[in-house]
Amino acid sequence: MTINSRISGLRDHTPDERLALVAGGAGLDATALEALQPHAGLSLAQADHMVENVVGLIGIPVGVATNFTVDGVDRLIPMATEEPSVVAAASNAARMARVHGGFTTSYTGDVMIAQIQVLDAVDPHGTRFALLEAREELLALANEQDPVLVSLGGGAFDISVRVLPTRVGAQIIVHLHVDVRDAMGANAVNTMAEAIAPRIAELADTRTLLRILTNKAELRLTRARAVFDAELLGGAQVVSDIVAASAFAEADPYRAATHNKGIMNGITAVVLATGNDTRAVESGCHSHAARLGGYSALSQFEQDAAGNLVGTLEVPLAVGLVGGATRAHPTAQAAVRLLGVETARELASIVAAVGLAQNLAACRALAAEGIQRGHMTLHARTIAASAGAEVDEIGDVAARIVAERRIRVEYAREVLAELRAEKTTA
Ligand SMILES: CC(C)(COP(=O)([O-])OP(=O)([O-])OC[C@H]1O[C@@H](n2cnc3c(N)ncnc32)[C@H](O)[C@@H]1OP(=O)([O-])[O-])[C@@H](O)C(=O)NCCC(=O)NCCSC(=O)C[C@@](C)(O)CC(=O)[O-]
Ligand SMILES: NC(=O)C1=CN([C@@H]2O[C@H](COP(=O)(O)OP(=O)(O)OC[C@H]3O[C@@H](n4cnc5c(N)ncnc54)[C@H](OP(=O)(O)O)[C@@H]3O)[C@@H](O)[C@H]2O)C=CC1
Repeated sequence: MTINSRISGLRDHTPDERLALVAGGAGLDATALEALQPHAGLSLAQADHMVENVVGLIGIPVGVATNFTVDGVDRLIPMATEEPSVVAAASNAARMARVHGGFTTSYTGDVMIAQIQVLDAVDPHGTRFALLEAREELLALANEQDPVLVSLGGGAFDISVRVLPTRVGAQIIVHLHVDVRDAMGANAVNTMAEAIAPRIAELADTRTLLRILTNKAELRLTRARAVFDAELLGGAQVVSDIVAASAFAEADPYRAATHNKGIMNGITAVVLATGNDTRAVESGCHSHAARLGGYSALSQFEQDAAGNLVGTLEVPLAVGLVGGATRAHPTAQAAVRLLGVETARELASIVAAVGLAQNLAACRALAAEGIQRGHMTLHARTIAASAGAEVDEIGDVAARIVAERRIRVEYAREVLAELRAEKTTA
């Protein structure tokens, strides 16, 4: 299936027309994406099997980002977000990278880590060595828990053991490294951790306490890189100003938090659209941002020899295609079909590319005209709706408050009242 992600002017169509255009661009039959439509998405009965005490559903818009090429393949990218300008910004940045081949990525593997906490060891260093000596036995015991994963080429393949000083004394922390293939992997590694803990307790001649994965998925890193065109960005001054903005985020945790929020605008939207665990990915990314001691930027921007802007982003991405809501939620399934991905690695590559694009779009706007022009222009529609405008009034109210540069709910209410009065007298 060949995808063409360059669908210019997608914004000028109705949602139904867009769905048909996007399906065509992805080489899919329109019915393959039907679950993206509200009437065909998650039913209350299905939701009732997903979480507890279900009383209803909440709708989140799904937009499609255009212009993306990731590792040489065009991708149309579903993004679930309530925030205006996010989808437009990602598409805009991808357009600026497209002329230089788009995004290229690398991946450290489908590896998740489970932690087993050992308490009250009399001789923590001797116990640590004893546990390491039992490596093969512990790995075999872990792998007995998930023959399916092992048959797919995955499974537990390593352990490491640390003595951790804490305020209640030394603890021993065992890490079990598991190749989880195309799963997010939480359930698989938690099952293994619980299964090997009793044997660890025996070997340590004491007791274990917590047995749970870590969301600091440092063995499941995705790296994305792209060259953004200097001319499309607005020229040499904008390029060097984005570099200065990036240096600010690397050096200052206050700025880094907002810079990384911009990255998560993109990452969380794709993670949510594909039914993956947004909290797991977010805690992983923020722990990675703090890996060097202080909290810092997850990305860097530099100028290359030709004067273009090079963006790089490294993030742990525990996302999967089997298990969790990805398989159970019909809309998530449609999102995966639209992406055309077959492995967790491909999905992670796209998620990282969107994070980098999102970050570049925000940094470019901030370093050039400021965030408000583009963002507030699109946000005006939300303001109009908050002011009470009906669906057929939102466009007119938004256009007027943007033209008059007074994008505020109070003013939108005034405009709405005027428009309604004009209609009544007409
Ligand atoms: C908003 C734009 C894109 C306008 O930018 P523009 O230059 O006015 O856009 P344009 O009309 O020239 O269109 C350029 C391309 O952008 C896309 N595009 C443009 N408009 C639309 C639209 N309505 N619907 C769909 N796509 C749109 C589209 O791809 C289009 O090309 P085409 O494919 O059509 O040939 C630009 O100003 C921008 O990128 N701004 C950044 C907005 C942003 O980052 N929003 C995130 C929310 S703010 C935040 O939460 C994070 C932050 C900022 O705090 C993070 C940080 O501090 O780092
Ligand atoms: N801290 C956290 O982040 C936590 C997250 N969670 C939740 O866990 C869920 C994800 O769990 P996860 O373990 O991914 O899902 P599942 O346990 O549902 O799916 C993984 C299982 O699917 C089977 N499988 C079939 N095909 C494949 C394949 N190609 N690659 C890998 N496995 C395959 C495997 O074996 P088999 O068929 O034998 O099962 C594997 O163990 C999410 O909903 C998340 O919210 C849960 C606890 C904590």
